[in-house]
Amino acid sequence: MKDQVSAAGSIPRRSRRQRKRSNLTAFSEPPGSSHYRRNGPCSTSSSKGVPNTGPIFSHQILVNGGQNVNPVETKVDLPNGYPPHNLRSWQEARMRKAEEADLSDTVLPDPASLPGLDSASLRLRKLLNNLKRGSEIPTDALRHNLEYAISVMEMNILKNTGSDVTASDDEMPTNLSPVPPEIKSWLVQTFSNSKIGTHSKKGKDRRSLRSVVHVVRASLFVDRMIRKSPSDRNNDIPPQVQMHLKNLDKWTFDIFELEEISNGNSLKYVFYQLLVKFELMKKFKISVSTLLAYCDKLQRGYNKHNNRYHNPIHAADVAQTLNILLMKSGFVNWFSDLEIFSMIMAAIIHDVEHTGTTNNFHINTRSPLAQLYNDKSVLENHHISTAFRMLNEGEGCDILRNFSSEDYQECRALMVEMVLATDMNQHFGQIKRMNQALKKPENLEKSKAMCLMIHTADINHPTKPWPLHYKWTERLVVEFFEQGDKERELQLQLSPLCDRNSTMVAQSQISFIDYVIKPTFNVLFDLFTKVNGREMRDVIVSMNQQNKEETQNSSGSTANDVLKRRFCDVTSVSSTFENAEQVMGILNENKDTCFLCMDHNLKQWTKKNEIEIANMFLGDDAFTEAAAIVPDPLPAAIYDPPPQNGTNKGNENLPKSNTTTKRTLDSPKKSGPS
Ligand SMILES: Nc1ncnc2c1ncn2[C@@H]1O[C@@H]2COP(=O)(O)O[C@H]2[C@H]1O
Ligand SMILES: [Zn+2]
Repeated sequence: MKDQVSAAGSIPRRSRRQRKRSNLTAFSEPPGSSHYRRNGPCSTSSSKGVPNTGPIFSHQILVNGGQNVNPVETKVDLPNGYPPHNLRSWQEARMRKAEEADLSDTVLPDPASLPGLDSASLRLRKLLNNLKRGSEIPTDALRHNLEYAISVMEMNILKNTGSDVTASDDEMPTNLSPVPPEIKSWLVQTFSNSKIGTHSKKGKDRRSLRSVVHVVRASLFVDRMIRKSPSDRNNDIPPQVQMHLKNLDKWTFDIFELEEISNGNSLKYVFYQLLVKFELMKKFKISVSTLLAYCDKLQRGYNKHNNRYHNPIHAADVAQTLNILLMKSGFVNWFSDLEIFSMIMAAIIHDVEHTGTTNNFHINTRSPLAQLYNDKSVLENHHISTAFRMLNEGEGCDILRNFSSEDYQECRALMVEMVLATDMNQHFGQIKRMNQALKKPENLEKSKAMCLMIHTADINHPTKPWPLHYKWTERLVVEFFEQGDKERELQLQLSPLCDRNSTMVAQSQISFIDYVIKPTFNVLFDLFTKVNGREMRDVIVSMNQQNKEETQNSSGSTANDVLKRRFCDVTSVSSTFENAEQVMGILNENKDTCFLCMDHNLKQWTKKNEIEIANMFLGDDAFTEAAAIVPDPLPAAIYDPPPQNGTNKGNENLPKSNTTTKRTLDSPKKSGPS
């Protein structure tokens, strides 16, 4: 019973009487309903473009799956009503058709497509007929056709088992069958760049950057990871804020509380604190007044549309999470100061002037921004462009003013790359490519690791303690529903998850965690583990050497060249990873906390999902009712992780930074909804 309901995904609200009269199956979407029309065959398929049931000789399949397909071979002549009553006559027709197959033909349909399946079966039939007749079959043709048939079968095995290995560049996971249609279409529309009914471009925009990494400076290693925040010596920060900022390196850091006690200035304090902590103000000669002026602009930009979710608190949260990822992975040692600065900047500015609506909304409403950016990563282009415009607007807010032109170019190129990679339609591709790169460490590109860290920080809240995650989700849902209201007003089709009358919030969160969050954090922790591990060490050292030699011979000043040089710029190289064990201890501790929270959150959503389903029949507002459930207590280990390898001990005894600040940060302006 539950399955039938959840398979419906999005359920129009009905009156109590209507609900009583209808049975559950009435909610399932028939072919031809809005889901099908909107999403094409993907939304109901167990694998890409291949529906589970029903006639499959549609034009769509041929267009979608049959690139370079000979039109004769694309016709799949299943008889009406197949199977079983006229199976024999159909097979006889196949026999005749098989005779027409040319075994020497080398241009064959995509083995993953239906025409491929058709062609392989005809070829096998023809081979068998020839064998039966004793006709000679050239060895080449025999081998070639058998190989083709095998590859067709293997592609079908992969499809049917939902394995994430495909011949195309499409990044969607293939095992979405348990996901309700509306949520499936949301996942497809939002997190992959595969447009329904079209092929994603292959090999598009692949940077030819050599992968690589700095070698760790061992003496700095753990020191940098557990460097104490200087807030306790900063008299210009209100004491309450200072106290709170002491927890900046904790997974359980409460950004909403900071927002409250800082009078709406969480973005400013987090930004400032991170720059001070990593000694970047000093390094890049950024004055406090310039930083404050820029922060004010950013905060105003974030508050322009009064968004419940995409506001300065979200930016502060992403920057704080990035800080944990840097600190707890040892990557803080792997990146140069400029790279760390670029990452913090990217996190801070990544959603500035967000309109509270999605890219698809911009595209569908043909908004000025969509026209300006030609429907490509509309918002992300706007964020990055706005952040640089604000820097250049004068009024003493250009924090990059004292950068050398090389540093400026490098920082800008990195920021652009990272912010564009927060476009969620890059998500599945990004995860897939990182997984592939991790199998071949020499292909690992440092900037891709940075992009993944920012992207992960951007979607971090399902891995935070329930009260935080729940607040974030509530805010996001409010924003989505407001978009839905606008769409209704404009008589547009409502985007997935945007219909306040039917969206199943808990179910969407379960799918989001299962299909988006878990794979993301898994690949991120894999990256951390691999780079810190012995396996990568040799690759890092040898590539570093190679890069060094290349640098000496290189010249040129394009942004790409600058990026290239960036990887080679290692002066003090030590290949000793003597603190590796300690680093891994810290890393694993945080990974445990992250997954503990995620599992706990999943459990809470599962409970709420049951209520949501019940509410569809009782007629109450699902989200509010579900919200009333008392959550399970958080596992104690989330707040008090058991020490591993004595890693936590060092926190108390670290050398203090000398950095001080002259200006007050405490401007009482309220800068965002909370
Ligand atoms: N809990 C969630 N459920 C659904 N979508 C989410 C959730 N958290 C983040 N997102 C989406 O992920 C996106 C990441 O980039 P943005 O911050 O621009 O906008 C975010 C939301 O659209
Ligand atoms: Zn964001």
